[in-house]
Amino acid sequence: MDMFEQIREHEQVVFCNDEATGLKAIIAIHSTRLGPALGGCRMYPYKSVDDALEDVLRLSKGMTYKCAAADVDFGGGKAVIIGDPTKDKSPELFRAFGQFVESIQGRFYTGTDMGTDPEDFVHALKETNCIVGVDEVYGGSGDSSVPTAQGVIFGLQATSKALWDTDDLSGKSYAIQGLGKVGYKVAEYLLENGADLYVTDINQKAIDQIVQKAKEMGAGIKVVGSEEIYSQPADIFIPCAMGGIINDDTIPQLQVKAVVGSANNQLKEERHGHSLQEKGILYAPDYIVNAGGLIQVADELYSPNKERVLKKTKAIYNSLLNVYSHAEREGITTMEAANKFCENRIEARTRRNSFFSHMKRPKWAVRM
Ligand SMILES: NC(=O)C1=CN([C@@H]2O[C@H](COP(=O)(O)OP(=O)(O)OC[C@H]3O[C@@H](n4cnc5c(N)ncnc54)[C@H](O)[C@@H]3O)[C@@H](O)[C@H]2O)C=CC1
Ligand SMILES: O=C(O)CCC(=O)C(=O)O
Repeated sequence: MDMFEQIREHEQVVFCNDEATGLKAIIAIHSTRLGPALGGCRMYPYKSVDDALEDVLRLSKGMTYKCAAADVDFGGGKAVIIGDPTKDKSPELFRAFGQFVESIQGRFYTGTDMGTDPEDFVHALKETNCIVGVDEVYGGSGDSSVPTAQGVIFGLQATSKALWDTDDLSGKSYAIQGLGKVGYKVAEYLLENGADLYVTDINQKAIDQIVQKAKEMGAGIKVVGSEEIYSQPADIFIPCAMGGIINDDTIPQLQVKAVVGSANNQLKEERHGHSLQEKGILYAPDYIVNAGGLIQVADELYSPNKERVLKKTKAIYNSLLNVYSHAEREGITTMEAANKFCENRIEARTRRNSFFSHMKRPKWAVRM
């Protein structure tokens, strides 16, 4: 496909190559209509550059919607590093990445995502200030997976309210895919709150950790294989690993009543939202549920305040209930309802920005 055709919805795509450190990264800026682009950096051993490009384009577009839904004045962007996070990381590689981010001159801010940790970005921070989500001791707001996991829990409560008229998550069973930074925290919360779990991860260490935790608490947990997670007789499926996992192969296997998780881009294609609806499975649009991390890092760029972050993260509960009722009223999928809401908000915000604003005057024209 023609490259410009492929990136036609995006403002800018930057390929970053540094032979000395082995860095191969792509930064995609989908939209800066609401503000500078903001989105984490994923590290993954993509099979091809095409796969990496497709992922970063989809992820960055999702960030535009996520920013609009969470009502933060940032745009959509994302970065991917092609490499194995268990083998290919080095301080130099992240410093080189930081230099590339700096070269974009403030149009793109980034931090952790799947395969990267706050510590990685301490190296990048030596080269650019456009880094978010590092520990407080380095001037950041701390691990953004904490509010992301909180947001998933608010999303589970809202979904439980819609399905069973209660916020109480106890006494139900949940199938969790991925026990990393977000998935583990959600799993731990559910175990502590009297739920039964089916879990899977490709990392044995992550499994051992949650099984040990469940044992200590005498809670119910069953470990299943990567492919078996879809067919477990749980009440809710919680995807917290890769995207594209709701697809033609997995939908027929699902026995759950709802899908609520942190993974970005869970629906392989938009039509899979319809397939879930036809099967009577309630789908919580991913970018609404997993906005907690974004809310924290966006707040960090003003003046960080944990209470404000929690308040905005809590709003995920009502946003989701609104999306569910809007979708039901209009006879559309929950993803269509969420997209419509975000597109309207972006239009409204942009219209507002066309009014005269003192800030929009060129610096030289402002009388000091
Ligand atoms: N960390 C954050 O604050 C946010 C994360 N997300 C999304 O949530 C998802 C999880 O993110 P993190 O927990 O930060 O990533 P992570 O890298 O810490 O954890 C992902 C886990 O999934 C496992 N995994 C990978 N492939 C798997 C497979 N096929 N089957 C089962 N397990 C598999 C990994 O071994 C790892 O334990 C990603 O899609 C990410 O983009 C979205 C918003 C914010
Ligand atoms: O968590 C972050 O550091 C930024 C937000 C993000 O990338 C995401 O929500 O996917």
